[in-house]
Amino acid sequence: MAENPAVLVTGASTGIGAKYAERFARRGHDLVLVARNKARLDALAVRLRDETGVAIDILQADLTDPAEVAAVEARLREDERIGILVNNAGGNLPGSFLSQNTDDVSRLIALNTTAVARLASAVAPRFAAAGGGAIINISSVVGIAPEFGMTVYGATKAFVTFLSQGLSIELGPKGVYVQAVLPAATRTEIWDHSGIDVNTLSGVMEVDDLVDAALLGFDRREPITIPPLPDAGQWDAYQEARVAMLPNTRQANPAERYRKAD
Ligand SMILES: NC(=O)C1=CN([C@@H]2O[C@H](COP(=O)(O)OP(=O)(O)OC[C@H]3O[C@@H](n4cnc5c(N)ncnc54)[C@H](OP(=O)(O)O)[C@@H]3O)[C@@H](O)[C@H]2O)C=CC1
Ligand SMILES: CC(=O)[C@H](N)C(=O)O
Repeated sequence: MAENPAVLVTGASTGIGAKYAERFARRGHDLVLVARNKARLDALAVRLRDETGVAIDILQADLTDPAEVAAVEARLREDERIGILVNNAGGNLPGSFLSQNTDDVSRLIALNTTAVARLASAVAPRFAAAGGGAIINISSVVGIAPEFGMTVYGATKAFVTFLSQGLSIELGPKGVYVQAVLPAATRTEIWDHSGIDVNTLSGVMEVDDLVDAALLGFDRREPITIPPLPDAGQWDAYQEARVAMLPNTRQANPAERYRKAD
């Protein structure tokens, strides 16, 4: 694995993905930029080539389309220069579960979960064989908060966090670093597609601050990075409570409260 490998960023046409592309370009990494909007990708590539001199390829793909996601998978499998995958592309839906259209729900799940897992699956064997490489998965704090009322979106992000934690356990010993990033509200266009005016929210992070913090976590090889969380000990306590419960789930008999009263 090269010391400064190429980085493939999904959802690079705007928002968090575009900022990752910029930051990695400034670190001297060549890029492969993936999204649907080719005009935006072209404009970003022209600017970053000009400003940094790195080589940039563009892969136009709708990651909800199986044939188009397969083309990105092939690139990840075959292009040995790529040593970092940023699984960032994602979306949200406006409204409550009852108001959301079933096909839209299915498309959101395809983008936020299936594509993320497929791309990780495509690249992981090559990374593991090389004993290096990194996968950055952009999750969300909404994935631990069913109370926030974004049920399908949050469920997809719970998947991304779990996938990342599991991959970290499986691939870490093979030299592959896996990071889940859990932003909270960050000022990007996603809010326009979520039916929420971001200007009505408090505590909104700017995208530069979010990505710079996430990259500090990356440099420190954190498995989970939650840029807005002031006390990292709260996440650690949450994980410790979960892990402490696990041995108790292995029982031959149902718990006392589920036994029929005679
Ligand atoms: N902003 C926030 O508050 C938070 C965001 N996140 C997560 O961060 C990630 C990036 O979101 P953010 O930058 O905010 O959102 P934006 O809406 O600004 O950007 C989303 C990116 O994903 C791409 N994308 C969307 N649909 C598809 C598709 N079908 N195929 C390929 N690419 C697609 C878009 O490009 P194009 O339209 O050109 O295809 C765009 O580049 C997401 O996973 C999101 O869930 C997590 C927590 C908070
Ligand atoms: C709900 C959202 O759209 C937001 N991206 C978030 O994850 O907080």
